[in-house]
Parts: sequence; C-alpha cells; structure tokens
Amino acid sequence: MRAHSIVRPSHIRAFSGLSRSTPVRLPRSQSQNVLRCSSSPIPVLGVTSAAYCQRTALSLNRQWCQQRNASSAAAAVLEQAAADPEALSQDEIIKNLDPKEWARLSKVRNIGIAAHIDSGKTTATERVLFYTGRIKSIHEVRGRDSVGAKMDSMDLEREKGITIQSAATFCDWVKKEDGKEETYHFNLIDTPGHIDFTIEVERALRVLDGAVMILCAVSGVQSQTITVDRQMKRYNVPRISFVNKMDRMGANPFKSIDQINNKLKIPAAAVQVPIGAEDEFEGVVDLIRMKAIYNEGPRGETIVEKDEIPEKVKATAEERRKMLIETLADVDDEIAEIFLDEKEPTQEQIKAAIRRATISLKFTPVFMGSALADKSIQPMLDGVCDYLPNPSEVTNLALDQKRKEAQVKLVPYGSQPFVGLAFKLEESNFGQLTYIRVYQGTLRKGSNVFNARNDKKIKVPRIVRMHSNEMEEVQEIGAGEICAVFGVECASGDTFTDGQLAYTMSSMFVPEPVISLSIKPKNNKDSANFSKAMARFQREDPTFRVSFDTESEQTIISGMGELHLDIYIERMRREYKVDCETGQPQVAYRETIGNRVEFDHLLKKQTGGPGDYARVVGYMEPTESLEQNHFEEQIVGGAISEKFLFACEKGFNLSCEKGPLIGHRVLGTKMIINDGATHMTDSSEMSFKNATQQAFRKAFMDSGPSVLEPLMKTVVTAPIEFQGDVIGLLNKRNATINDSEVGVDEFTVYADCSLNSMFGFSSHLRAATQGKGEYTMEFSHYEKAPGQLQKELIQKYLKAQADRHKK
Ligand SMILES: Nc1nc2c(ncn2[C@@H]2O[C@H](COP(=O)(O)OP(=O)(O)OP(=O)(O)O)[C@@H](O)[C@H]2O)c(=O)[nH]1
Repeated sequence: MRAHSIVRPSHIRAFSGLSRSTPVRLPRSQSQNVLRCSSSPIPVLGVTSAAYCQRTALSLNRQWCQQRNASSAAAAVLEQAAADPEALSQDEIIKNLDPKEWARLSKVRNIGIAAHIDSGKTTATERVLFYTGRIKSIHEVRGRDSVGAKMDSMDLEREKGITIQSAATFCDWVKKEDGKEETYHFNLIDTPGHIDFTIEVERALRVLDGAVMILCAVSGVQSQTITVDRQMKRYNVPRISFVNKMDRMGANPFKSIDQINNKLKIPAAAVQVPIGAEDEFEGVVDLIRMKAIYNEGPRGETIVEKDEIPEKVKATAEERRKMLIETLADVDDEIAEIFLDEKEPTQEQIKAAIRRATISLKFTPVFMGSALADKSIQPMLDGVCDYLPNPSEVTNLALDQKRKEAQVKLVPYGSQPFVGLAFKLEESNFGQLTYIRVYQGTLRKGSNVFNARNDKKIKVPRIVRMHSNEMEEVQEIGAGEICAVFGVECASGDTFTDGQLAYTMSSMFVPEPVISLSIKPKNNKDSANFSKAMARFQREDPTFRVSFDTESEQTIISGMGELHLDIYIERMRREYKVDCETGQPQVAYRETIGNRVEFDHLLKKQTGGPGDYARVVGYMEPTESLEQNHFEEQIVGGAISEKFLFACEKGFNLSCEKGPLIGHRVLGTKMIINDGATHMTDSSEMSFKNATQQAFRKAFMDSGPSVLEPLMKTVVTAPIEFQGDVIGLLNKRNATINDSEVGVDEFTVYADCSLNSMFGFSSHLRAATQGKGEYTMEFSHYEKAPGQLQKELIQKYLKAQADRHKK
C-alpha cells in the first residue's frame, strides 16, 4: 500500500475499487486502520508544516516591520520576498506592506468568460453589465429590437449572432451577504466561442487571473469546451463553472458536472442545485448556506433568499452538499482533516476551502442558471468574488535580461517599477489602441515607458478603460488592472517597463494558420485601401497572415479556417469599401524529407571579375518530430568560417520556406554541415547561401520526400434522427471516426478528417440535417497525404512552373 499522509475518500475508492460517484464516508476507525497499514512516518496532521513555516515567517516579518518606519519596512519585506520567494505569499506581502493597497487589490477581479460556441457567453455578460448598472437595459444576441448585445459591438457580430473579437469592459459588483455589502471591481473580457477566432481566447486568458467557464445544461462539455479547457490549463487560469440554459428541454446540470470530472479531469462539484428545470426552472439552492435563491423583478434584478428549501429538492440538496464536502476533502487538507474527524465543516471553512482549491487549480465549483431567463446570474457573480483570485494571489513571472533571463516574480504593487504586457492591438478612429495588463507599478498618463523588445522610449499620451466600443479616459492605472492606451506603437505580446528594469514576459501561444487563398481588389483604384486593411488586420491578429507569392504574383492570405478568412474579406468590404476577388481556398500543405542523404556540393563560377566559390559537405535527414526544422554545423578545423556558416543557415531557412516539391513550407528536416572549402577571393556570404540552397534542393529531392497534409480534429453534433446521414457524409470524406456519443436528443461524432476533404462540408451538413447540424474543426497534426493526392499536387506545381517559364 502506498503511504499517504492523509487518508482521503479517493484513496479509499482506489483501494476498494469504488467508482468516483460513489459517496464514501470515512469512519475514524477505518482511517486509522489505513494509516496503520501505511509505512509513512508522517503524522496525520504533520502535513501542515509548510503552512506553519509560512505563518512563522509572517509573524517574524510583522515584528520586523513594526520595528522600522513604514518605507524601510516595505523595502525589507520586498527584499525578503525576493531572497526567498517561498517564505511569504505575494498576497501576504502586500497585506503586510500596505493594507490600503491590499484592500484595493483584494477587491479586483480580472476575469474572462470562455466556452463552446453559443453557450450563452454574450447573453450572460449582458446580464452582468445590467445587474452591475453598467448598461440601462438588456438587449439580446440576434434580438428582435435589432440593437444587439453590448459586447457584440461590430455590425457583423450583431448580424451573425456570433462573437468575433473579444471585448473588454469593467464594472462594479456590490456583493450582499448576511446584511454586509462589499464592492468588487471586475475587468471582464467576453471571448468568441468559434475555433477560427481562438487567438482571442488565447490572449485573453494570457492576461486574466480567472475565468468563468460556461456550459450548456443540455450539451454539457462540448468540443470547444475542451479547447478552452486546454487554454485555461496552458496559462494556469483558475475557473468557476456556470451551467447555463437551465430553462432548455433536457437540461441536466449534473451531467455537465460528471463530464467536467471525467472529460476535463478537474474535480468539480455543484455549489447549487436547481429548483425545477426546463420551463419550470425557478431558482437555485445555495448548498453552502442552504438557502433557496430566486430572482424577482421584470429582469430578475431582485434577489430573494429564503431559508425554506422546497420539499422537492431537499433530498438532492442534502446529497449534493455531502458530495461537495467529499470532493473538497479530496483536494483540500483542512477539509480532509475535518472530514476524518467526522465533523461538519462550517460555511466559512467550506468557502475558504473552495477558494484555496480553485485558486490552486485543483477544483472548480459549479453554479447554474439561465442567462436568457434572467435567473441566477447574481450568485455566480458572488462566486467570482468568493472563489476567483485577486491579482495579488496570482504568480506572474518575468525574465530579467540583466540576470541571464533569471525568472523574477512580479509584485502587483503600485510603487514598484512599472511592468506591463501589450496583449491586443486594435485600430480605432483615434489611432492604434493597445490593450495593456499592468502587472507591477502604475501606468500614468504622460509618463515614458520602454518597449523591452527594441528599447524604444514611448510617451503614453492617453489611457482609457474600455467598455466594449466605448471608452473612459483615466489619468493612471494601478497594478493588477487592465487598460488601453493610444499612440503606443508596438506589436502584440510586447513587454513595457519604466526603463529601470530589463524584464520581458512570455507572450501567448499563436497557432499556425491552416488555410489560405489568393486575394486581390476587384478595382485597381482600391489598391491603397486594400494594403491598408491588410496591414491593419495582420497587426491586430497574429493568426491572420499575408504574403506575396512572387511566382504567381498573387497576394495570399492565411488563417484558421474558412469563416476566419470570410470575416476579413467582409470587413474589407464594409470598413474599407474594397470588394475583393478570391481564389479557391488552399490547404497549407507541408513537405518533408524521406531518408538520410549525404551531400558534397561545390558552387564554382568564374565570369570575369570576382567569382563565386563555396563547397558545403554534410547530410540531411528527418528530425525526430515533424514540428520544426533543424540546422547544425559540425565543422572542425575552420573549413568554413563563422560568417559563411551564418550564410549557410540563412540558405537553409530560405529553402525551408519554399520546398522543392510543391513550393510549400518544409517541416521535420535536419541539415548538418560538417565540412567544406572556401576560396581566398571568390567566396562570399552570397555564394555560401546559394550553395546551401542548391545542396538542400538536390539532397531533399534525392531523399524520397513527401507532401504532408493537415489533419483536423472534427466534432459534428446533430439531432439523433440524422445520425446515419452524418456518418455517411464523414465516410465519404475518408474520416477516421474516433468516438461518438448519444445524448437526449442530439448525438456527437468525434473524427479526424483531412482539411482538404472538408471544403464545402458546412453546406453539405446543412442540407443533410435540415440546417440543424453543427461542426467544429481544429488543427490536430500533419500527416503524409495519400499517394494519389501527392502525385496530383506535384504535377500541378510542375505545370504551373512550366507555364511561367513559357511566359
Ligand atoms: N434557452 C436559452 N437560450 C439561451 C440562454 N443563454 C443564451 N441563449 C441563446 O443561445 C444563443 C447563443 O447565445 P450567445 O450569448 O450569443 O452565446 P455565445 O456563447 O456568446 O456565442 P459565441 O460568442 O458566438 O460563441 C442565443 O440565441 C441566445 O439567445 C439560456 O439561458 N437559455
């Protein structure tokens, strides 16, 4: 038996083979038995030793502060924190240093709302803005009043009823509990659900401290839920979950909770249970305080709490409360101890445990309601205050360039030197708008900041807080907040400092585009506007790329999917009045080397004047993974000088940009240069670059190379009666079906499909399912294209080249 310092219900389940959903109560005697069996010398309660150390350090620190005047105490605490980052939590440091600053920070929540398409993110955000007094009335997504939701401010978003760009806003929420009122300040970002706009979720989560993950009460965890889950995990973002659409037929919040546990592998438990469901959904029972909560008033603006829990939900509430405590006992030591002692934790203890476990990414509390029916949104906002971290509870790291990129913790403290990250750029009528998250120090209007990437000094002329497409001018922004600035030239992901610090922060993950098409303006007179639009879209969206193919003399745009590119073409027409002609969408194929091939290539030209001379010797072979290319020199004895080796590497990189087989990028290819020769007068960087490119081309073609195509993780959902038709459609496209699930009235198929076979799929799916089927597609990996397709692509490429030569 494995040694455990504390016996938890999950250990008992593991020993006895019980399933996760089986409730386990641990009698004291049993726990002692298990402990006796354990060979661990750690006493049961000894696990709190780390917390004990922290408390001791804190009290020493307090004494230290008291003995000094405030400012030197502040310096001392910071010094101590820098010397031993584990000694004090950041939150405690700030609480110690400056109770006033801590009081501000402890009431700030930077949160994002992320979910699968159409789960109700925008609808829920609209309620949040209304209940916090930020907007005067509620407008629906695709509503009949043709106003549209506040956060979908683009005309296109309102017409299509989808979110395309993430929108930032801020609001104040007054949390009322047991006669006490506390005001919290929220910076909130509503993100798109569609995979084509995934970069918006990526950059929002990079800078937010917490998230609300919305799920549909009927569909539960869906394909995009899994994607946003991955993104939240990538940036260590704690989350609370909200099961929306409790008013829909077939709503079942407990199915969603099971799926969070099983599919997303995050311990989750309900902190509420519904009172009624579907069209009889009335409100929720708060399982911590055991109170029934209802919404009253025309838009549910009044919260009514009742001690009396309706008879019909009493048993469920009791059972789910037990499950909550048990799940917490699995992830939190303090609750585990109480649980072992067979005591009932107090409300405060449960809340504190949920907060600890959520912030340390071990748990997600699940709320439920209906945004459209104006029910139970306010308790979810209380949950944001109670369980999501304030900026001082989140560890943010930067790399100190002066100390060999050593990692440093950023302290969200106003009087520290300023450090901020530009996470999003947007063109506005007043020039470039740059969204900045301030991690440390204060950003002031008129102050100078330095861009860590190029050391450029920039004056900050205007700072605003964003409210969707409106803005409010402010003089300064404190640590831990989000704002936007005007007139600051930079790229998305740049770090700004006050010039004293040489810190840089890691940027967000940018996925590679998978689809491209040629584009040109219909009228030549629109060329200037066309170029302007291209430059702007590219600056704003790192997943939208523009290139010029010199051979076909065409401008090529690339992006994350057909919808992504369609939206930019449409925006060009509306915002820049440029109508465009586009070619057929093209798949972003790749090329890769076959077997290992040795080369010994000599470039020698004598045409009067200075000649060309370069000899490169080595070999090429596949890399271990298909993800990137690799160049290495293993020259001994200086056969090629360093300067020329740089040129060789440049030649290699250029060759990888445009492969010899079909002119697409090369992947998974390694080149080693281990010998060569130079000439006293005729060798130059140019000759080595060219020689490498020639050697590359020949060796690559001799290796038996192949064309790679992108495979897409595809998820199709449709009403059950169309199951056969949908499977038929996928089979026609040679899809590999990995899994399928049948729900109450819908079914879902998970498949791998080649992107090439999926063009036009949306219209076929629509036709086969009476418009009721939906699908999402996300890049998975590259794989060798079928032989016939490779042949066709190579022939097409050769023919295009021959035609060009004839001209
Ligand atoms: N029945 C029901 N429908 C809802 C509820 N919340 C939202 N909807 C509807 O679901 C649809 C999608 O809502 P949105 O708020 O646009 O969803 P979203 O997640 O922001 O959508 P994207 O950003 O495009 O992914 C709209 O037609 C809403 O009216 C709810 O609680 N109940």
